[in-house]
Order: sequence, then C-alpha cells, then structure tokens
Amino acid sequence: MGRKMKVQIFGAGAIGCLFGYFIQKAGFDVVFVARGKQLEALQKELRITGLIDDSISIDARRYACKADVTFVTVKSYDTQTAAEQLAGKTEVVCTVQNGIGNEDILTEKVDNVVGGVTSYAANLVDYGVVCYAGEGITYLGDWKGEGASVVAEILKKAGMNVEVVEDIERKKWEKAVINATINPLTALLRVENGKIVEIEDVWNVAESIAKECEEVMKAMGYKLNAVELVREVATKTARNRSSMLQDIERGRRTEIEAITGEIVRKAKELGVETPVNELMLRLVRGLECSILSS
Ligand SMILES: NC(=O)C1=CN([C@@H]2O[C@H](COP(=O)(O)OP(=O)(O)OC[C@H]3O[C@@H](n4cnc5c(N)ncnc54)[C@H](O)[C@@H]3O)[C@@H](O)[C@H]2O)C=CC1
Ligand SMILES: CC(C)(CO)C(=O)C(=O)O
Repeated sequence: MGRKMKVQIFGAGAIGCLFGYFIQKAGFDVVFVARGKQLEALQKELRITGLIDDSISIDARRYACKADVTFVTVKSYDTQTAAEQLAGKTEVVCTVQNGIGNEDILTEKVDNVVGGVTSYAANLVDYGVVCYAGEGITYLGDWKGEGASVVAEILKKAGMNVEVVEDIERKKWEKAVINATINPLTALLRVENGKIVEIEDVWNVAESIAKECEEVMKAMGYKLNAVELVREVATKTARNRSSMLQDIERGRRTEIEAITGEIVRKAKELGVETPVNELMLRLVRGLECSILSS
C-alpha cells in the first residue's frame, strides 16, 4: 500500500484508547470513534497514565469513517451497532473484545474479520484519561477472509506484543472460561480476583464453574485444564477488580450474556449440563436488574 494506512478505533474507551495511542505513536493515521462526554474529552486530548505518562492530540469523531483496518473495542452488547456502522467502511475489522459471538456479528457486515484476545489491561479513570494498567499480549487469527497478518504488523510496529495463532476460536473460549469463572463471582461478592482462590468456599464454587466449562470445551473438541488455568489467572491478577465488578460498581450493564450466557447456550446445544453456570447467569442478571433499576 503506497499511501499511509488508516486505522480506526471503534469504541474509544479504555482498551481502544490504549491500542489507538500505541498505533498513533508509531506513525499511523488513527481515527477514534467515541460518544458523549468521552468524545468531548477526546476532542481536547487523550491522556495516558499508569505505566506511561503522556498526552496526545487525536482525531476523535462520533461516527465511523472509511478505514483500512478497524479495531472494534465496544462492550459486546454494542457490537451489533458497531457492525452496522462499519458496513462498507473498512477493509478489515479486528475485535479484541472479551466474550463469544462478536466475530460472528461482524462477519455479517464486513468481509475480512480478525478474531482477537488481549491480556493488555486499561481502565478509564476519567473522560479522556486512560490508565495503562498492565502490559500483555494479543493473540490474533483470521475468522473470515484474511487480515490477521496485516493487523499483527500494525501492532508490532506499535511496539505491542502480538502473536498470530492457528486456532483463535480456542483462545476465545479459553478466555471466556476464565471470565465465566472469575467475573461473576467477583461481581456478586464484590471482591478482588485473588479472593476467589483465597476463600475456600468461594474456590469450591469456582472449581465447579470451571469444571462445567471444561466439559463444554471437551464437547467442542478442546482439551483444557480449566481449574488450573483459572487458579493461575486469579493468582496473577489477585489485586485486580474484574471488569464485571467494575461495571457493577459503576451501575453499568455487564458482559454476562456474551460470557456465561454463551457458555450455557453452547452447553445446551451440545447436551452438557451446566447448572452452576446457569445459576451465575441468573444471579448476575438479577444483580444487573437491581442496579440498573435503582
Ligand atoms: N479494559 C481492558 O483492560 C480490557 C477490555 N477487554 C474487552 O474490550 C472491550 C471493551 O472494554 P473497555 O475498553 O474496558 O470498555 P469501555 O466501556 O471503557 O469502552 C467501550 C467504549 O465504546 C464506546 N461505544 C460504545 N458504542 C459506541 C458507539 N456506537 N459509538 C461510539 N462509541 C461507542 C463506549 O461509550 C465506551 O467509551 C470489552 O469487550 C472488554 O471485555 C479485553 C481485555 C482487556
Ligand atoms: C482476566 C480478568 C478476569 C482479569 O481481571 C479479566 O479479563 C476481566 O476482568 O474481565
């Protein structure tokens, strides 16, 4: 490509701004799509705190424009709207969202869809201010058409850790198992991730959730030690407040439907029993109802 590549961040919140920051710093032409007070703040500047301390001027807009590559970084319940806005506007779309189903929604509207999983961590501390909380790695894989190698090249040039994998669907499900075990428990109990392992009664429930997820993955043809995976992540991120807990604390919707909801749906399809996950789904839905209506 002779001209400068145009990269778009659709949903310039915590993780989108972090990715966009690195990509713009590497010299790419980046557009940030945001809304409300976040858009107003970003039109002044984007400030990054935490592991980096910097402020940059960015091109922040309300609606999607034509781009070569678009990263979708809205919460999973906003992916449908993102997909509709992106139809005919981008050559490649890449999602690094948590949860299952986002790639399939994007596939309906865009020809080249790249699936992604990221362990980079960011929080929105104020409108226009993003705390870079943890360096991680992003796994990418072609979901429909091609684009993973182009997206990986952008992230590499941006100095980010990235790897293209053969089976991105497996990576997505592994992350969903971690989120399905840690996120509902931390949100319901209002505790940091480490407490899941530290409190024996809670760990017993966590083990039950993880084992059910392992059965679902087994029925899909994937071998996984879900209990050990969850123990490792909860221990490594012991002081984190999970994204679901943060959503509840901020009185916002959670991504429970794209995480536990999708695991329960897949379990039903494959004839696997998941009573503890079903209970978590109902309890988090109940918690959402109580905070959203209060
Ligand atoms: N924050 C993190 O460290 C990580 C987040 N993720 C995943 O990335 C996704 C995004 O997470 P966060 O950045 O934390 O959420 P966030 O809520 O900070 O950012 C999403 C942004 O998208 C904006 N948005 C939604 N619909 C829009 C529309 N139609 N037009 C313009 N802007 C729109 C929202 O206003 C919000 O600012 C989630 O699926 C999350 O699970 C994955 C790994 C790490
Ligand atoms: C891995 C984990 C549980 C880290 O907090 C996460 O992805 C989240 O909070 O959504």
